Amino acid sequence: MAMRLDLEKLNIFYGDFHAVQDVNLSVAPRSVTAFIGPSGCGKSTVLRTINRMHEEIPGAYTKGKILLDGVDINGKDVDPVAVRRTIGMVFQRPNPFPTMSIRENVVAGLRLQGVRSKSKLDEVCEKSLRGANLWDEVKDRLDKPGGGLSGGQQQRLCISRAIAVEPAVLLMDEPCSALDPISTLAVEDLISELKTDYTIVIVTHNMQQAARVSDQTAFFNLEATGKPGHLVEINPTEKIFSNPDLKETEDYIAGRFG
Ligand SMILES: Nc1ncnc2c1ncn2[C@@H]1O[C@H](COP(=O)(O)OP(=O)(O)OP(=O)(O)O)[C@@H](O)[C@H]1O
Repeated sequence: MAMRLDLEKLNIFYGDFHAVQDVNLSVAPRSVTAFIGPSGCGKSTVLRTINRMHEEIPGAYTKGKILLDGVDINGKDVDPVAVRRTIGMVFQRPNPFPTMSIRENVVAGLRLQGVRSKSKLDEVCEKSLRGANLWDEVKDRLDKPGGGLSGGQQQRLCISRAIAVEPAVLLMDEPCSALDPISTLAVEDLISELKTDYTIVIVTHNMQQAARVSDQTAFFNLEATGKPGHLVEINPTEKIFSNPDLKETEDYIAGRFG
């Protein structure tokens, strides 16, 4: 199920603005990769190209390749909707459908795919909520609205919704930035468990979080405002935080940046 991801000479544009330059990186199946770097260096932009959401912005386009198990996701015959089903995304702010029940939130993607069998939907609902460590907290109120959960529960509900369609890759854009420390730890534990089934890429501003949850870390930077962001260094997380190859990385990690 989990797949390998390769970005090859990826360049990303918003119209005339060259936002990200020449990114080459690989993400192994069943691993967590953290993207770190200062604001505006293009972390979220890279993430959004990986499930073809970037192209939804008028004038936005990419050059280079994004390969999923060797297949170009921007290939001529590839349907962007199929890509988004294979590569799921969890956003910064939990965004459940607030009036929809917890159960319906989880199975929304399956319903869109045309699954009608109640037993199948119930089975996936339970499995996905268990997978997101939320089942015990909500099993007695599956018919209550998703908007009635706490922020941390809502984010785990969104993770349940993302994994219900069994993606190969899970992209997470600062998934804990709106959560309190306890909920953050719950989501971090969950990320560590999910990597046994998924390939995960997470954008985070929190260095400790990158150090706690990821196997490899990619440090992005930009020379100046208006210049494109680029990948400075990618290495095993332990190395990035203890003995990075480049002084630029060390300075950022040590807070001596800018
Ligand atoms: N929709 C857009 N249209 C035009 N430019 C954009 C758009 N979204 C982002 N950008 C620009 O692309 C560059 C990279 O932005 P991006 O949000 O990817 O950075 P980031 O590293 O994720 O930042 P942050 O850590 O603050 O979230 C920035 O200069 C930003 O202003």
